[in-house]
Amino acid sequence: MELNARIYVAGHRGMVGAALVRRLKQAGYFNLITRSSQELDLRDQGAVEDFFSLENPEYVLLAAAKVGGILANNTYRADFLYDNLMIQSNVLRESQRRGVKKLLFLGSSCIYPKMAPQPIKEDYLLTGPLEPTNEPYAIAKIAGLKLCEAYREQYDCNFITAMPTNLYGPGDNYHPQNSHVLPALLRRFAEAQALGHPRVVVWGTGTPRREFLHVDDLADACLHLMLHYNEVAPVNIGTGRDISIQELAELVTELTGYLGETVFDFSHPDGTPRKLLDVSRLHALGWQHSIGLREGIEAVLQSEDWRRATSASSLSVVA
Ligand SMILES: NC(=O)C1=CN([C@@H]2O[C@H](COP(=O)(O)OP(=O)(O)OC[C@H]3O[C@@H](n4cnc5c(N)ncnc54)[C@H](OP(=O)(O)O)[C@@H]3O)[C@@H](O)[C@H]2O)C=CC1
Ligand SMILES: C[C@H]1O[C@H](OP(=O)(O)OP(=O)(O)OC[C@H]2O[C@@H](n3cnc4c(=O)[nH]c(N)nc43)[C@H](O)[C@@H]2O)[C@@H](O)[C@@H](O)C1=O
Repeated sequence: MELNARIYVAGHRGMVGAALVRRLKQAGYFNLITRSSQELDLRDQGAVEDFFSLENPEYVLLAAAKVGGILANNTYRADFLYDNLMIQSNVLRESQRRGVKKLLFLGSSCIYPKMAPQPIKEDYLLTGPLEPTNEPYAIAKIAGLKLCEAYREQYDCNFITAMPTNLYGPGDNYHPQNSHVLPALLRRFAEAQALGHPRVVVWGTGTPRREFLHVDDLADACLHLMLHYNEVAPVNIGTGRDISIQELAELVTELTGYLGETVFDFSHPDGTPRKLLDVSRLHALGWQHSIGLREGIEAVLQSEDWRRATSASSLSVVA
């Protein structure tokens, strides 16, 4: 990928897309093509055709998607399936038709079976039933992965696929209901600390285990794959370490300085009991993460982004 290559980063206003833009610029790439969803709705096939014909990107990083935590996935089931199928189908088809040199598709660790052996190898795909709370999203992501595979087989397209674990970092979504667990807990515990709330509620039993990767590490791994990987097989992207939701709540309690009680609300679903990725394929390609979880959360809490994201709420008290 030459430094003057025309690179389309789809979803550049999102957490991952923004991190990809930062990383690419840092590496010296300057010909980046971006559009917000208002400027270009990727669900609209005609609009995507016009955009590709106008911009003619040589490389595509597909980080545009309908994304959310366990509750959003379970509530907006049709939107998670439809939007993601449309976005990825339009972008992949047009990338094939326009002769894009290489494309990176981002899936998710939720594509693997709910009860997959741990750590989860890429080969465990389609070996068992999915977790029901995010089945529509997972089905869309599996379809995206398979479409990349099929374009490679039929048309010789260099489309590669990466399966990131749960991510966090600058640009995260701090919505109280629709976000993922880490931003949700950061917000709830910081708010409780600032306002002197005696109790914080954490959803589920606290026993599920999750792996968390800083989005700057993810962006670095994506660039590494764009430069060094050209195979059909998906590549897991993670740290290879996990933590229970209870342990995560304890860490967030400590880092936000919250002094009250934590209670678990068993009426919320736990989702997948454990999602720890096997990252040996990624390590064999010469990449390892560099930002630890404690260090990554501390950086978030000290960032301008956290201050901005929380300044519109009562959290401004602690900003
Ligand atoms: N966050 C996580 O924990 C994980 C994320 N991933 C994957 O990484 C990718 C990016 O996720 P993340 O950055 O967290 O998500 P965000 O919600 O932060 O960003 C999603 C981006 O997609 C764009 N988008 C959504 N719908 C459309 C549309 N109809 N047309 C055009 N653009 C659209 C949005 O554009 P705009 O802002 O302009 O509206 C937004 O910039 C996704 O593929 C996701 O599945 C994988 C594993 C974990
Ligand atoms: C990235 C990944 O993200 C989603 O899967 P998930 O890993 O289950 O995501 P989550 O971060 O929302 O929850 C993790 C765990 O944490 C518990 N939990 C506690 N308290 C809160 C809380 O306040 N908010 C949330 N969201 N979860 C909470 C929650 O009950 C669950 O046990 C999928 O959308 C999937 O599609 C996907 O790709």
